[in-house]
Amino acid sequence: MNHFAAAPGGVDPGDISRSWQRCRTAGLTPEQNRRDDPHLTHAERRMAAERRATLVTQARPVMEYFYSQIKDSGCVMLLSDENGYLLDSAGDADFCTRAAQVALSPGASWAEEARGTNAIGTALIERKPIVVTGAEHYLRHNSFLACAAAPLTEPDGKLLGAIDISCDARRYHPHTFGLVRAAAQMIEKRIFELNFVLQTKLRFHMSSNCLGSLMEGAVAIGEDGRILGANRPGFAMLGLKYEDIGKRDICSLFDMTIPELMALGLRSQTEAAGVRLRNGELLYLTVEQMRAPVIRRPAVPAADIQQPDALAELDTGDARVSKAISQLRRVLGRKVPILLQGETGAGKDFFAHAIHAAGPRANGPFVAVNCAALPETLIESELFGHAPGAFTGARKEGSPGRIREAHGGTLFLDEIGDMPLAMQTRLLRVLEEGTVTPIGGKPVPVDFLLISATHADFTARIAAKTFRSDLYYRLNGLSVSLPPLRERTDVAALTERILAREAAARGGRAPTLSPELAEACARYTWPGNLRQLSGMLRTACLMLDEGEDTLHLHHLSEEALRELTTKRPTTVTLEASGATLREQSDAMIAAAVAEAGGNIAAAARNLGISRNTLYRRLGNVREH
Ligand SMILES: Nc1ncnc2c1ncn2[C@@H]1O[C@H](COP(=O)(O)OP(=O)(O)OP(=O)(O)O)[C@@H](O)[C@H]1O
Repeated sequence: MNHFAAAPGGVDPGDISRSWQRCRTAGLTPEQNRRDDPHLTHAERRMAAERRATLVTQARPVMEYFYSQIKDSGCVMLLSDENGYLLDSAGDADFCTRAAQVALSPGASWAEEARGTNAIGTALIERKPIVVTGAEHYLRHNSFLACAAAPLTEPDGKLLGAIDISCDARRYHPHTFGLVRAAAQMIEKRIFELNFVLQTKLRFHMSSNCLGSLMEGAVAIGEDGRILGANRPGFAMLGLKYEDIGKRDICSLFDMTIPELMALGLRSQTEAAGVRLRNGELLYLTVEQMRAPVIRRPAVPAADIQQPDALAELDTGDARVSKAISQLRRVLGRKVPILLQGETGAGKDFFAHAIHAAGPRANGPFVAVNCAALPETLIESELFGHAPGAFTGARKEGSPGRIREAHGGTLFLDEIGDMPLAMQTRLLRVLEEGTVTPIGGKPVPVDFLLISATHADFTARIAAKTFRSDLYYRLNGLSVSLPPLRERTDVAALTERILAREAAARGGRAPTLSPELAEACARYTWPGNLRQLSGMLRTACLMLDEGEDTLHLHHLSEEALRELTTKRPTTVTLEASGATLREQSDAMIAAAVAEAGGNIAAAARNLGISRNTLYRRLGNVREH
């Protein structure tokens, strides 16, 4: 039979002949016995899956989704690591004999050197999508199969593994090749996003309609403009090579300075900008700003630079914050649960991101869940996941749940004080047993760093039996209190840092504050904390005229000006009275609503919190 006549469109027959040549050179024979097929032991399999935990957790929902599309066509979907060992499968290999089923189950090796020409092994060597059907398989006993596989790479080009769809050779459909490539792109996209939560990302395509789709190119860049990683379409559209990662400057592709790019980013929030590559190609581009604050320092010789990490970036000189940071550093890398406490807007979310980014799990996922924002009916399946069709309304393909998505990284449970009691019990079990059980599914081992945050007063909640004390002790490996802005001694340094970040985004120089504005900021009590300060500064910066580099009181919005120049004795009185954090913040909310004449939108703006948060908090205030 002419092997290559069967090669489907889009596949290079040269791939198969090169592979056969490699098999001959390696001394494999087509008659080789199935008993020689390598297979990992149970323990080795577990280790292989743990080593590639992010790949497995990110690929799983994609595999379930794609498998649900091809369920009735007698196919099995397989995930392998970069050595060709199968890590996971979706579907039943009931189209083949039991002996062959073993070869398609986790633990089996499909490395080309062991199993001859096959889609997974050959795709891993050729580093491109491959189809191998029937007698194209080098080993005769595999000729009942038709397989399509695509390699999976990290954003820096490192090989992670391969995704494959296999079926009986007589039932192969050419669309399978397209499906497997789309699945690979979707998995790589998820891994790209996880790797670069905090970094600035450019998203682009030749057609603006393709932005936001699987075809969209994406590249992540560092503060200095170096390219940190890209997705597969990104590599192709920008003509990048793997060797460029970590070395090449984004400006060398677009002929633009970093401030120009950032300014473009600000504009591109409403509409994609058309930008030409140096080779003349037009791309439509959007820029997503990094979340961590950026400080641009004057150029210093590289050897003198002590690379600050994400936590150091948050240390602006307040003694309580510095102490919190040094305590956090001592537990970085250990699996000590961290509990962040502080008023709304005090920077708990910022800290959680920085702890993740400064620790050894920085390359793993950062999964944030706001326990107060999820309706009680959804929180269980959102957090713990569910098996396919576990309940009416469940996603057909099932869902791994947010806890499993955090495997290998950090789970950030914001507003944990608002978690319903039943969920607290389930969460406690996850923390005690190290496994998560999806609704209608079996327990799955999980490993993550837990950071939780709250503005709630736990003592009162535990006394009122709305929060489990045993869970509180589990969450509280290290408890860190972030001071409210009015108590911080570094308001000026913080202001400078926020302005520097804004300037980097706009592409200009950071303005300074006039003495009157600086004094008003220092006197003010900041009920909305850092959120309010940064919101106020951001708006004021937009009021600067061309060439102006000092922010004055007249650059503030009318409301901000009134706030800053009006005395706010409420806090002082309460602090002196020894009220709890919760009582203080409830009183502040009530005062702000009264001050705004009952106008919730205005009160929320003054407090620097969202309207939804204010409505929720008002519910609590009225309950008290
Ligand atoms: N260290 C910081 N430097 C500059 N800006 C900051 C810093 N920390 C927080 N901010 C600003 O304050 C906003 C609110 O911060 P963050 O979301 O971390 O607060 P939070 O305590 O988690 O609030 P909430 O309890 O309402 O969720 C951020 O979006 C950012 O604009």
